[in-house]
Amino acid sequence: MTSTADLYDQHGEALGSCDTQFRQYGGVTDFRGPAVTVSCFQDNALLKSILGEPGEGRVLVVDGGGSVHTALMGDIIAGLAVDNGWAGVIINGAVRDVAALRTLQVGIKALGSNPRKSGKTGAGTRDEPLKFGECTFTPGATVVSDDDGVVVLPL
Ligand SMILES: O=C([O-])CC(=O)C(=O)O
Repeated sequence: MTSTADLYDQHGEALGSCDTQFRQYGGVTDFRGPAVTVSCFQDNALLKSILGEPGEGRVLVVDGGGSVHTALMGDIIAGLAVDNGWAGVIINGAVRDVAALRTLQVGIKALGSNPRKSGKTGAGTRDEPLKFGECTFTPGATVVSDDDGVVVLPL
């Protein structure tokens, strides 16, 4: 896979590069795919239902508002991502079950971890552009993630 740094050198500022400092939690550190977006604050029912759909190599980008008060994904939901063929999940929020996440063959980035679970009401919105870390994640745009960061290719 072409690295995010090489992509930056190819595209310059036409490339979106996310300033948010994510940690790697998944068993796959380099991943890419078209973005699917969801915004949900301390509630993960919507995110769980999306990861229950066929992933087809896509990357789910989750804007949890930067909250690390509750975990938006643990090993069960991440297991859905693996089983359904998602390339990765990028969470502007927290995860839990960190030791188990490392064993899963999927990319997972998040801000941090918290054992506290999220609400299950289904609150949130999907398939809308997200903006965090001074980067816009447009649904369908290709997201590339590695140890250096997360970038979004120009559409
Ligand atoms: O139930 C939850 O909120 C998430 C979770 O722990 C899991 O995915 O395993």
